[in-house]
Amino acid sequence: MTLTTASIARATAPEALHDHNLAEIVVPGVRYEKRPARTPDGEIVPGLYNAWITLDNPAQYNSYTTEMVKGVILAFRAASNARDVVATVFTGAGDRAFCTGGNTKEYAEYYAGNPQEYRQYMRLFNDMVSAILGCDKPVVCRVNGMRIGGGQEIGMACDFTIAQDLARFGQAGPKHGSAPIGGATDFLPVMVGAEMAMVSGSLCEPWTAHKAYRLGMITDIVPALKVDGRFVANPLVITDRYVDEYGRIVHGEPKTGVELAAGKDVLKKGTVDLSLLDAKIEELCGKILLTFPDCFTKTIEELRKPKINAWNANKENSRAWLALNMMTEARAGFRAFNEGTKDDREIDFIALRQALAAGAPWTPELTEALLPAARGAK
Ligand SMILES: CC(C)(COP(=O)(O)OP(=O)(O)OC[C@H]1O[C@@H](n2cnc3c(N)ncnc32)[C@H](O)[C@@H]1OP(=O)(O)O)[C@@H](O)C(=O)NCCC(=O)NCCSC(=O)C1=CCCCC1=O
Repeated sequence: MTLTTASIARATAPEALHDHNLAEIVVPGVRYEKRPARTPDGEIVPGLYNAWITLDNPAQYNSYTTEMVKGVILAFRAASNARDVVATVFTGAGDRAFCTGGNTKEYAEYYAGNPQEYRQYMRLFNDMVSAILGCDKPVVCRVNGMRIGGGQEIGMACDFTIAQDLARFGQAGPKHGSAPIGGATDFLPVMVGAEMAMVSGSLCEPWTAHKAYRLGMITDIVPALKVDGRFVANPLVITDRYVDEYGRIVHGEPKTGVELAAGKDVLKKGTVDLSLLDAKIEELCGKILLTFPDCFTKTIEELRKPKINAWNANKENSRAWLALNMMTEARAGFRAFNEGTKDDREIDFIALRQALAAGAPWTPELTEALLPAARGAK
């Protein structure tokens, strides 16, 4: 009889395999599916898969609710344990957002003013980030749209990121009442250097996909806008020149003025098509397939260490600080976003700074006075 790897496996593998998962993943808002693995030539590989984990809350830009955080943890454990899974793809539903972080409605209506509840939530959030960083399979973030706030944090916890080029990347916390200490302050300096980490982490001005790519935050980008049947680069972003007349880098910066207006016209004419994104994801997973599994895993475990070490050093303190912050700035900021209108959903930062400069404590009245509803009543 000819010995093949398949016949050897049949003869030597245990008759029944143990299930190492903690629980079934039955959580609305999180999809877990195994899709056939493919070779770099696109051939389906029998018996091998990539695990796709999809945040499925597009009406709220795939922000994660408490229940969804639990689902993501279980999904990463499932992908990690699945013997037949080569790589994990982490993505969001639709083409608008990968994820815009914690669910601001839940933050404003449940957690605001309730630090002990938020502390429990943050245990789950921390476990979600750790589950990504500890996944036994390489994790590829498929950025189908904007990656903001905690969405950017769980995205940066992944090993690779491929983005469609209409996506934007950045933090929201310092504008909405939080600090990006759910991973961003740990990962950003490692990924883009201290100076650019400072800019991205603190100012809440999202970077374009081209800029994130240029600065080494993400692995690759693909065009997603199709105009008259042809893919074009994000028309809102400068991609046709590298420097301005003074030698400053402008590639990847948002267009302004007349150029921006023209870009918006192109955007309106086009449709979003994520087929190139999917092809790139399959290409990367195909490259991973053609490696030794244990050597690959050991390599990524070592390369994750700068991120993991920073994360582990800070995550418990961050959790405690964020819980207490739900009594003060988060309480005001997330309520302002939740209760305000699209044009007016931030607190009055100057009034807050002035009140604090005068020594005012954080009373419930101060919170109310900072909210959009109080405008005009000052
Ligand atoms: C800048 C935005 C991401 C996008 O703005 P814009 O393009 O103008 O779209 P919107 O009209 O605002 O959004 C479309 C609808 O989605 C809803 N939405 C968006 N994000 C969230 C969210 N995070 N939670 C709930 N709902 C969301 C939005 O309300 C719209 O709904 P509607 O019914 O009006 O159509 C902008 O949306 C934005 O800034 N979003 C909030 C970003 C944010 O603050 N995220 C939380 C950051 S903090 C965080 O994530 C943390 C993680 C763990 C550690 C601690 C922590 O703080």
